[in-house]
Amino acid sequence: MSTTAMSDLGQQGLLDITRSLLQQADLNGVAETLTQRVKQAGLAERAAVLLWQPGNQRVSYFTSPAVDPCRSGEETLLAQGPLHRLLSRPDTLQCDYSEFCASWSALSQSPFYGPFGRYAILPLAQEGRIFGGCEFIRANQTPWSEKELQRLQTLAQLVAIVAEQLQTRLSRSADRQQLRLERDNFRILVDVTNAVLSRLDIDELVSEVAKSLHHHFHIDAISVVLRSPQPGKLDVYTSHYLDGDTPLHDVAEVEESGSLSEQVFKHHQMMLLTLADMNQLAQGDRQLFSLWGNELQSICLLPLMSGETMLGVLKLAQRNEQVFNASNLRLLRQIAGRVSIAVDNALAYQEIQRLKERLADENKVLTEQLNTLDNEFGDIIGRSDAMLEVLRQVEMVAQSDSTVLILGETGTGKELIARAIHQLSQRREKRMIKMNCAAMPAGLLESDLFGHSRGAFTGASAPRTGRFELADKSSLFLDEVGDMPLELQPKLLRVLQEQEFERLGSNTLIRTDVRLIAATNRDLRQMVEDRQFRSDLYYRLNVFPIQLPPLRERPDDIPLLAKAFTSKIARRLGRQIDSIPTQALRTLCDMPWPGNVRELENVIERAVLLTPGNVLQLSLPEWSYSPASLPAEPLLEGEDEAQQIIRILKETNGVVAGPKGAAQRLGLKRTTLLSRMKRLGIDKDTLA
Ligand SMILES: Nc1ncnc2c1ncn2[C@@H]1O[C@H](COP(=O)(O)OP(=O)(O)OP(=O)(O)O)[C@@H](O)[C@H]1O
Repeated sequence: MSTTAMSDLGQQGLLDITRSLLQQADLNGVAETLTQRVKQAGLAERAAVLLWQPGNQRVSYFTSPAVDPCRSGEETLLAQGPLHRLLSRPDTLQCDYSEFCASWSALSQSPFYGPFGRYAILPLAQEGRIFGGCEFIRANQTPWSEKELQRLQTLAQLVAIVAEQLQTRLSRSADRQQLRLERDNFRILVDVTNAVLSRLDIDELVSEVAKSLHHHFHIDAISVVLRSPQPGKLDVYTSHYLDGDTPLHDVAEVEESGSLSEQVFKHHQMMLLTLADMNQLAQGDRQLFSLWGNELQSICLLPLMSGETMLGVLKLAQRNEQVFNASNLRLLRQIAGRVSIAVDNALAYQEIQRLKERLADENKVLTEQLNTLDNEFGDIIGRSDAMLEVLRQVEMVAQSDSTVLILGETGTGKELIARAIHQLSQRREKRMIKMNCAAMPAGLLESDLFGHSRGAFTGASAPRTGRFELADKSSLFLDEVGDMPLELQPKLLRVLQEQEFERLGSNTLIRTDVRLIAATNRDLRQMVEDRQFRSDLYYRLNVFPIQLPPLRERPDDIPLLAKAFTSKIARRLGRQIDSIPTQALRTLCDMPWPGNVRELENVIERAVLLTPGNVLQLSLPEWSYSPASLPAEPLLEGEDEAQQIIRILKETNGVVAGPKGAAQRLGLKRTTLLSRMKRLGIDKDTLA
């Protein structure tokens, strides 16, 4: 070793070295300065600084000229090298080339360690913690003397201080850079979020996303890909920044099959690809970028997810592939998260709009239906509470297939209600079939209801379709069901329960889908008690009873009905009647109306016919009768009350009300007579 070289590491030399080491910007510079100095001092030909990376068990290597151990993949090899031994035994380690090769044969193959004479590595430590090593390589094989080793140790201590300082400085600056990057990214994220979150229209949303992405990343073509309502198709909304900042917007529908987006939809993973040639893309993708010729170099596809649901794909294409670096991709992923929320919102909004429109349509249809309903109800006049309650029940039951039993006195509008139920039901497309059970003898009624085969009975020369068959998929209105003969009742019950029956004279079962609406003015419950009506049929019919109030219990409806009948009848008769005197209306409201609405209608018709002018006149003598004003007929000898009522009813042909009715002759109010008849079990309809 030369004296100059030795003096280089004297007091002054040390100061110089320290100064020049401290001036270095990085550890490669430190390694270079160190190499120069040890060379000058004749201590070694090469020096290197090794730093232990405890986090990932690797070693960073700094030497001159600089090599990148990351690139050659030697960081891990180095971690198994001499520094590793130093960590467990922090003494200077020195050896010759053959010993080195024997201990670290893999490492000896690396470009760092060509054949050399002598090798030494000294620990770099701070406060007792070894964080690296300082390596010296000598071309000749002469071992370092004790003194030389002391100098190397001094150098290593200096390097440790400088390295520590540099590391702190570097990490501070890296932290600062990281912070700056994070702040910038955060700003971009906020910017994109603000731009997109309030957009509820997909077109607008994509334009805003594109504007932001183009502004911050200079991305050339930005698309949002969504599944089309058309199966197998994708809707692609794209902004192309061909020239400057004014984009060209484009919406296209492409095949999903074979497209890049299909992959993303399938795997929910980001895709990044470099394009050598546009022709490598599927037709749909090519078509989307046809504006660009072969200019686009890379495409990045990011899944747009809402939780586990795949909403679409954010597709970015770029002429310059640099943009999709790791740091940008990280940010773009976060941006895709924000865009997903916005897309989710926009889709939800679209769905709400669609539902709103559907609701509006449904509303329209419902209003139409309501109008029809009003028309159905239009025939039904009545705004009294009792009538409104009936209409409410009608509406409630109409849509179901339940059997309905309409109860009420004669002429209260039972058939009208039955028609309204049918009209409001799903079965309205088909005509309602009507059958009056009181209208024909039992035998005929049976064949009328269930049909018969040819020759089923004398005179059945041709087969006949019964009303139950005719009413298939429609409603059957059984009027006066209380008059259904007892022997027919089981058959009716069976068809109601099983929806199947046989024609008379046939064994073939016929299935039918009939909704039954029955009506009666008789007290079915009483009839059941009197064994005139089967209880099982009664309960089967009484699923949803609707009780029609008699007209006298809803006098509020009388003026309405009177006016409506007057104008309807006047129109029909080609008459002009403008008004009904208040007194006439009052009289009408005070009447007992045994025949209910039908009777009122008849009275009005008569009045219209007899009115000479255009003010309705109710001048019929029977209106002025007062039931109490006539003396009651006396009982005949030996006759009791029931017998008298039966006799008079027979004489009046069953007519109860009116000037010639039984009530008048008995000096009773009609209602009193009716309840008395009920009490005595007298049924005028069964009187021959
Ligand atoms: N609320 C009403 N509004 C308008 N017209 C009515 C109303 N109620 C009954 N009518 C009319 O009164 C007449 C009798 O009605 P409907 O035949 O429906 O009564 P019903 O109770 O079935 O009679 P019945 O007991 O004799 O079978 C019909 O002309 C009908 O149009």
